[in-house]
Amino acid sequence: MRGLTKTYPAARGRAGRGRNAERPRPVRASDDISLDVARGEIFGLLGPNGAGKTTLVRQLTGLLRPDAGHITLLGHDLVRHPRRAARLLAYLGQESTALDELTVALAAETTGRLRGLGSDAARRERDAVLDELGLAPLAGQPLKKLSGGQRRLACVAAALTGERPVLVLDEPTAGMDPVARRAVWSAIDRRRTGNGTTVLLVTHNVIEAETVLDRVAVLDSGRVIACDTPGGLKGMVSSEVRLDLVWRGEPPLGEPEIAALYGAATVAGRRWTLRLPPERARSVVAAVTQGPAFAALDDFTLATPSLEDVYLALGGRGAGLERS
Ligand SMILES: Nc1ncnc2c1ncn2[C@@H]1O[C@H](COP(=O)(O)OP(=O)(O)OP(=O)(O)O)[C@@H](O)[C@H]1O
Repeated sequence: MRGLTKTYPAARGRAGRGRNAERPRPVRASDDISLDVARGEIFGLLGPNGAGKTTLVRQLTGLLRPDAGHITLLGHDLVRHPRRAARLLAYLGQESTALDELTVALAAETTGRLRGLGSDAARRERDAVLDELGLAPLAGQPLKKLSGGQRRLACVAAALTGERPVLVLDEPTAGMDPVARRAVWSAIDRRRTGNGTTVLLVTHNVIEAETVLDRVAVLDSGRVIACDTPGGLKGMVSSEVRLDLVWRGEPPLGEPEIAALYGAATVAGRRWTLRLPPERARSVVAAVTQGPAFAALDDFTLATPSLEDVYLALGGRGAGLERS
């Protein structure tokens, strides 16, 4: 992507609803975005609600025309030839109401047929994908009768039937339980490892971003404010580590080492939070895990900076990020 720019016009009625609504203004949802995604990479777009993630992927999938800029996917100019996107990538949007009337099995099979599979191949792939995602018991259910998480999983199954070299997934695991989430990540990882599939993933879940992504672009107000590996992003922000100490009751301030920490800690009830250079954190951990201090300690955690810390340090609005 090079210089991608998209401004939504100040449509009448859109922001004008409600008594306290502000006057509608145009929204620059993509503001000169340039990014390279390598083949076989799991690349993430992270950012709070309204940052411009969906707008960006809709341009990549040929569903929304940029005002300016270029998109080249596997050698194809997608701004000039947006219809080619359908042959190159599988897109899982935020809402997939188009499949609602179909059963889980038919949603996957039909998607396979639409992607050019013959009827036998489509049925074979459908069965394999439903098994892979643990959906076989729901195969005969219409999507509209499923729970939110089950419906999302069925949409992932459809997206994975009739293989494409690129997967573009907008919040694929939203609303799923941990078992379903793991099934989705294994299925994606299998395609990357086995077929070299490239994955572009939208998320505002920082935990997911840290564990599954090779690289992350952090978006805010339509701009890329950082782009690196999760580790690289975290390294940019701070070399300190965070130590949380939770005391059973009163902290043992009679211990000189503990008394010395008190001044440096952010205290919230029984919890002390310290940001320390790694060497210092090691010696503090050694001190608090023996003698009277250890007896008074309920719990402790030592953590490197999270993507959330990165995000806040880069000026993003952290309130929109999920942490579970
Ligand atoms: N069709 C539209 N018309 C006008 N403005 C829009 C339209 N779609 C999105 N926007 C605005 O563009 C900005 C970016 O929206 P977008 O949906 O791309 O954000 P997002 O990062 O995907 O958010 P979320 O995490 O909530 O899905 C927001 O300010 C939004 O209000």
